[in-house]
Amino acid sequence: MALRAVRSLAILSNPLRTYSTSGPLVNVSINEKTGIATATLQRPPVNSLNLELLTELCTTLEQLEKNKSRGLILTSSSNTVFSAGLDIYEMYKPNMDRYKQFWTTLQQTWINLYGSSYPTVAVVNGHAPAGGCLLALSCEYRIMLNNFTIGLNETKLGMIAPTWFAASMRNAIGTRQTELALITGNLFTTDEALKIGLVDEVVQSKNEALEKAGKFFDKFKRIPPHARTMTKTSLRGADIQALVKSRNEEMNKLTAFINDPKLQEAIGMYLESLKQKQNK
Ligand SMILES: CCCC/C=C/CC(=O)SCCNC(=O)CCNC(=O)[C@H](O)C(C)(C)COP(=O)(O)OP(=O)(O)OC[C@H]1O[C@@H](n2cnc3c(N)ncnc32)[C@H](O)[C@@H]1OP(=O)(O)O
Repeated sequence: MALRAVRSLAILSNPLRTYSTSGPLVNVSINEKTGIATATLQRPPVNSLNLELLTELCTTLEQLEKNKSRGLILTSSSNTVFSAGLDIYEMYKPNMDRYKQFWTTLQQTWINLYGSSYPTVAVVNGHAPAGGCLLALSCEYRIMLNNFTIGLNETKLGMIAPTWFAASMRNAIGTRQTELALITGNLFTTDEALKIGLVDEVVQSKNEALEKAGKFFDKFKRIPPHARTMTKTSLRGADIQALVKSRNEEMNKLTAFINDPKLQEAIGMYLESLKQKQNK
């Protein structure tokens, strides 16, 4: 795995080549004509975000930044799930060293994606609960296929969405809608999500989504990149700085929280309910 990762990075760091690198969990291809990268999450069955997937995604984002990428489309190799959010097994009876690494990598992935200097589009081609919704919200533009659900449903699991999850949603749909969405843990249908501005466009197919994504990137052809980036930073920078300042404190609080026997019981029951669903 280490060898493959090194190969991917070597290819990514040569800006003149046609890129197509396949990490085991994130496939990255770069369109030679447009310079736009497509990162496809490929961890079946549901792209749940475990330490390995997050590490690969985080590294990909760092490389794109370093190589002054023209833009990123984030999508999924599944036809039904964009991402099921955090891998619940990372939070269930966790090994604390791994858990700390997992959470630190999640924080850094968000910082890299939410604060990227290049434009970002999420092609949400399946369900996007919790951490899946966070990834989509971290992009600048969301194009979602019909008949799926999206939202921050943490309260339904007995958990609390961290402040930076909430900030990402608040910046997209406003404080009132965010409060309602978070306290109820609501998962919105695609049409509901469009109505409240949680997604920007609804489409019928992934091809249509990719076409619309291209149109979004076209908007920046005549805009000086530094003006674009500085504007984005002026809108998102404070929330990113808030996490940078509090990341250790958050880690300490979460360490206590995750070891609460009541929470562990709730997570165990939730995992069981997911399995039961399959047996129906
Ligand atoms: C400490 C504070 C942190 C607070 C922040 C939390 C953020 C999070 O992201 S928590 C994770 C929340 N995620 C969810 O609630 C999603 C749960 N999953 C689903 O609702 C569905 O799986 C789906 C709608 C995404 C897809 O449904 P589908 O019918 O296609 O697949 P399933 O049969 O339900 O699942 C297949 C398989 O995958 C396992 N699985 C599903 N989600 C997760 C997950 N998030 N982590 C780990 N594993 C997951 C599911 O149990 C099935 O496994 P088995 O085949 O072994 O039964």
